[in-house]
Amino acid sequence: MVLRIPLRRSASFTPDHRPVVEVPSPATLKMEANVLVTGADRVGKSALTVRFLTRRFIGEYGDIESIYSHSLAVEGREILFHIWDDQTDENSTEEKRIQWADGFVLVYSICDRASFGILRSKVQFIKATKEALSQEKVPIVIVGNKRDLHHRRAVSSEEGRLLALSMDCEFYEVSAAEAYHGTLMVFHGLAERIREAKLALKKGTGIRGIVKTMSAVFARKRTDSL
Ligand SMILES: Nc1nc2c(ncn2[C@@H]2O[C@H](COP(=O)(O)OP(=O)(O)OP(=O)(O)O)[C@@H](O)[C@H]2O)c(=O)[nH]1
Repeated sequence: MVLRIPLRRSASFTPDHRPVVEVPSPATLKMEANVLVTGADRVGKSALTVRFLTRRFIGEYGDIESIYSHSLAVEGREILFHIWDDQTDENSTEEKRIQWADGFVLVYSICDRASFGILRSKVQFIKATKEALSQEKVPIVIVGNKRDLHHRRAVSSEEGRLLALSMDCEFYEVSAAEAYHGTLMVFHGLAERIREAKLALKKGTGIRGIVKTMSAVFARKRTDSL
């Protein structure tokens, strides 16, 4: 099943899993945020995405791919998320998907140590790609999913928290299967980080712009006086 929903629409699903598309009123929109949900295979990327979009856990997700949009009020501010549930896609490289995103949800399964093991290099790659675009603050949330399977736990909460702390990321442990609230907190937390990063970028551009203008004025004055 491949669901494709056009950008700038907010999506939810009918009980028989068909997408319902509704357009949010432009007057209420304050911020848009592109989010890439990524991580190893079978960790619950689609489960988290669909939980956030529909509040529901379906169980099996097939080939859900494409970008889904969903608006949410965070602290009185309406945020329109465009969420890319990361799959191998021959039409775009990982680098392109990183460039597109304003924020990242990096998912591992608490029962799968290998899925946790790849995260450090993934964070480093994302940061290096964004730094090449002069973006210093990169909003990243690390999510340990499948918390309900505690009898099969292979990664402790402490390890997840320490990794996030050492990489300047936010950390959550959730169960997409069990509850909506944890998933909601993930997107809330990310939205805050994206807002801060956008503000920092704006301020940086502002200062850089002033410095550029002043340099140009002084350069002109120097050539005039020669
Ligand atoms: N017990 C439990 N199972 C989960 C949870 N989240 C996802 N699953 C199951 O894990 C399997 C993989 O979930 P997906 O959401 O398809 O994972 P994915 O990372 O999108 O998978 P790929 O796109 O195939 O890499 C499915 O059988 C889900 O039902 C969870 O929180 N708890």
